[in-house]
Amino acid sequence: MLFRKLDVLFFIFAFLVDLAANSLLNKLIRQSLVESSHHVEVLQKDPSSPLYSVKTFEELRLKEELLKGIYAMGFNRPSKIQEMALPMMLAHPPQNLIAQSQSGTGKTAAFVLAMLSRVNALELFPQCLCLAPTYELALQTGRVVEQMGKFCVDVQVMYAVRGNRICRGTNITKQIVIGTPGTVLDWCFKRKLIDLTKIRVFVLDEADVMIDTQGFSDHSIRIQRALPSECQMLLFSATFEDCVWRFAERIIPDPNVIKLRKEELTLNNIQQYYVLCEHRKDKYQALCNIYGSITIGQAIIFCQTRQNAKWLTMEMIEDGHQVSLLTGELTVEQRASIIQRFRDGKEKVLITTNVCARGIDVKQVTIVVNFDLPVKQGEEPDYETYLHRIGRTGRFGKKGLAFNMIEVDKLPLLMKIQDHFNSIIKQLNAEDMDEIEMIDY
Ligand SMILES: Nc1ncnc2c1ncn2[C@@H]1O[C@H](COP(=O)(O)OP(=O)(O)OP(=O)(O)O)[C@@H](O)[C@H]1O
Repeated sequence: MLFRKLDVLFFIFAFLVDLAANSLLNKLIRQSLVESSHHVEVLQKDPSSPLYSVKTFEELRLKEELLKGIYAMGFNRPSKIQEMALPMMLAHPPQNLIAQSQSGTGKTAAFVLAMLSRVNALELFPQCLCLAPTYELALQTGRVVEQMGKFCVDVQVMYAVRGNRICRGTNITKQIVIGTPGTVLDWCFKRKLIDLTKIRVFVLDEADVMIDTQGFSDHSIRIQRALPSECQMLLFSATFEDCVWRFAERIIPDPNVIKLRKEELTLNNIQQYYVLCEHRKDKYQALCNIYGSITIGQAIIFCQTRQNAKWLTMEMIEDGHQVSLLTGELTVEQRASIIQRFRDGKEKVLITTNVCARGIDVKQVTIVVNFDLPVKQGEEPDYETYLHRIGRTGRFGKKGLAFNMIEVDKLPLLMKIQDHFNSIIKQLNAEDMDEIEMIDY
């Protein structure tokens, strides 16, 4: 009998402890949610923040169904780039625009709004064309169109990406086409599925790579040249090297320009660190120490080669971590499934190459690791890729951490990156767990 009573008491006690733990957990979760949305609101009122704006979406004179779509996505106010770019993009007659704004500040949302505003739902042929450098990014942008345009009945999106096979002679009735340059070129010129003379809005996302990288640029420029003179051309990126900017201004007739100053390129909400390491194994150990000491939302780890990415994946799996690997050699189906699983939080860590450096928007990513620094041929730092990679965290004002694993002989490259952006990359001792745990984010 006494045992029975003790059992019951123990059960009640365990239940209460459980309740208390749950309630504390819930409190913490709610608190961090409230804090982060409050934080964004504060940033949107701070004139020096890229999220600042004086206007509301109503004042931007958007169509009613678009306003509903925006509010359904949880957007309250436009960001700076949205506030500045939208009046130019929606003006009559249409105006061309080359625009730069930091990673994760709402460029995609801005040009998607422009496409959705210009489309005529009653005309059943492609009217807006958006080019993106990767399959993943094209799909992601298409999803934003679908979400934001959910109240624009009869407006539909078509994906011109590898793997989406459609027969010659098919009549494409969808009004917005999002694709990668190779497939779009094929659909326009070889298979004659898209009539470029009917395109009203042409968007080049990640415009600097699209006009400057071998392979992309031949295709993108050929498509751009075949567009009618009245077609509105919109170029967006977080980075534009000077020479690329000059080239863009030459190929785009009479453009409006929104350009950042160099000191505005990096975001204060992303704290950057580096860890000095001897060799690859050492980098891996440092990574494990950081991983073990910091509560990670989700993390993206960048390697410079597929080989390194594979090696790291094997090491982490052998040590019992649940990670996924995304590189360009996978089939499109595999790539789509991996990125979806990561978005759904099924894997906490994504190991990848530069294929995911740009544009990918997964809000829960709190940490970016450069397992290898991005370099150009000739062992120069690839400044633009560095900025895009770290911009996978700290989306729309959230806090983020970026860690660089640096072999001693690569330290000068990191210092060049630091000088280039005039930002602070602090050294971290990855063996000092206390130091790691003290990072405030
Ligand atoms: N006005 C807004 N209010 C709240 N959230 C927004 C707003 N605009 C965009 N967002 C959200 O912020 C995140 C980043 O936006 P988006 O992907 O458009 O940024 P980006 O500038 O295109 O980034 P990148 O340079 O990486 O391509 C997305 O999750 C998006 O839904």
